[in-house]
Amino acid sequence: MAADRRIVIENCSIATVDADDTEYTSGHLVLAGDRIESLGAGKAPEGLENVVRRIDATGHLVTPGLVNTHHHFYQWITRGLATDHNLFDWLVALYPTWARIDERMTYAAAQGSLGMMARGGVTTAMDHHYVFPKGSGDLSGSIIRAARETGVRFTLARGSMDRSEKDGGLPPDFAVETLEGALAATEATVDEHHDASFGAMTQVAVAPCSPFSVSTELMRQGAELARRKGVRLHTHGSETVEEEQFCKELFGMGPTDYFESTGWLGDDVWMAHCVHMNDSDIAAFARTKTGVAHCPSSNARLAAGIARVPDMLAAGVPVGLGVDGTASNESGELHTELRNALLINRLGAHREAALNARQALRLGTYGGAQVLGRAPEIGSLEPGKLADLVLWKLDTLAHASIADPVTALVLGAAAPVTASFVNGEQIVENGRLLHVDEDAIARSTRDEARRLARIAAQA
Ligand SMILES: Nc1nc2[nH]c(O)nc2c(=O)[nH]1
Repeated sequence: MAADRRIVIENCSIATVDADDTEYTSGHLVLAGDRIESLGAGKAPEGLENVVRRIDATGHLVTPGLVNTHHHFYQWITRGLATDHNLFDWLVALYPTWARIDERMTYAAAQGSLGMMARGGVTTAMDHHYVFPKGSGDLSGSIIRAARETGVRFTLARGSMDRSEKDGGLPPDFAVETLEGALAATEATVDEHHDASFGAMTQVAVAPCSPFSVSTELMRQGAELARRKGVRLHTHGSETVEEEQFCKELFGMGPTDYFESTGWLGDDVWMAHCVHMNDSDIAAFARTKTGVAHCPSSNARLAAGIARVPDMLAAGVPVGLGVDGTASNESGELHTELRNALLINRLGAHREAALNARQALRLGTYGGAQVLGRAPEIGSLEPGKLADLVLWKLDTLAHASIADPVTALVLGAAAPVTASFVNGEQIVENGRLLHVDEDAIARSTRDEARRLARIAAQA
C-alpha cells in the first residue's frame, strides 16, 4: 500500500499492549501505508485524506498480531502419532519418519502450519527446521516461499543435528548432518535469505537442535557464526528431566551451565521450553536477557512439566509463546496458548493470580516480538510501528456475555478472526486466508502425509 493510503478502523475496543497496557473501550486506529499512524479513544479525526477503506469494528477487540516463537512446520504431516510418549521416546519413534521428508512435503507442511496459525491471528511466525535428509532439495527455500505466499512475517531458525547414536546422541545416524555441512548450509541460508532491515518479512536465525542431538563444537561454532553474521540464535533447552540427566552425565553440568559454557546465553538468544530451570538458571537468563519460548500445550502433551513463567517474568526474563511442532501440539494454534499459558502457570505456581489475562496477551504479542528481536517494529499498537494487528469478533454467543474483552479473548473459546493485517495488508478475512487456497492446502497436506507414511513404512 502506498504510504499515503489510509485505512480507518473504528468503534472497537483496543488493547495496545504498550508499556502502560493502554486500552480503549471504544476507539479507532488509522493505518497509513505499512504503519500505524495514530490510535486513540472515540472516532478517528475528521478530514483525513486518502482514506481507501473504513472498517466499522463494532463488537471487536483489536490487538497486536500474535507472534509465534517456536514451531517445527514439517511436523504438520506427522500429527497424531506417538500420542502417549515422553519427549525422548516420542523423538525416537518419529526420527525415522522425519528423516524421509523432501521439499514437496516440507512445502505442504509449511503451508498447513502457517495457514492454521494465520487464520487464528498470528501475524509473525517462526519455524525451527532441523531435519535435512541428503538429497531432499531446497527445504529452507520451500518454507520461506510458503511464508511469503501466506503473507506472514517470518523467521526461519535454520536448525541442525550432528550428534547421532554413534556419538552418544539420540537421533539415528542417518538423520544427522556433518558438523561442516551443517555450518556451511546454515551460513548459506543466512546469506541468501536474512533481511536485517526495519520491517523485514524474512529473517534467519542459527539454530542447532538440542544438547542431545548436537555436538559441543556445533553449539560453539554455531554461536560464533550467528555473531559474525549479526543474526539471532535459537535452540531447545531444559525441556525434560531426561535432558537434564543427559547433560549432567555427558557434560558434568546442567543445561543452563552447558549453554553458558558454549556461548549460548545472551540477548541475541532465545530457547524453547526452559521447563527445568532452578533459581540460578532463571537468574542467569535474566542477567543475560536470554529469551524463552514458552510452549504450554506441548509441554503438557509430552509430560515435560511446567515452566516457571511467573518467576521468569518477575526476574525480567523476556518470554514469548510457542505452538511448538504439531506432532506434539496437534491443534497448531497460538491463540489457544494464551489460555493454556494462564491456566497451566496457575497450576504450576499453585497461585490464583500467577499469570493474568493481560500478561497472557503480552506473552503472545510483545513478549514474542522481544524474543524474536522485533520489538522495535511489532508486538504493540503504537504510532510508527508496523501495522500488524487482528480484529477479534467478540459479540457472538461465545463471548458476548463477558464484559471485559481481554478476559473474553484469553479465557473464552477461541475467538473468530474477522480480519488480520500484516504491514497494513489484509491476510485473513472472516477466518479465511486471503492469499492462498485453504482447501487446496488441506488436500496437499493430507496427500503429503500419506506419501511420507508410505515411504517411511517401506524404508
Ligand atoms: N518439543 C520438541 N522438543 C524437541 N527436542 C528436539 O531435539 N526436537 C524436538 C521437537 O521436535 N519437539
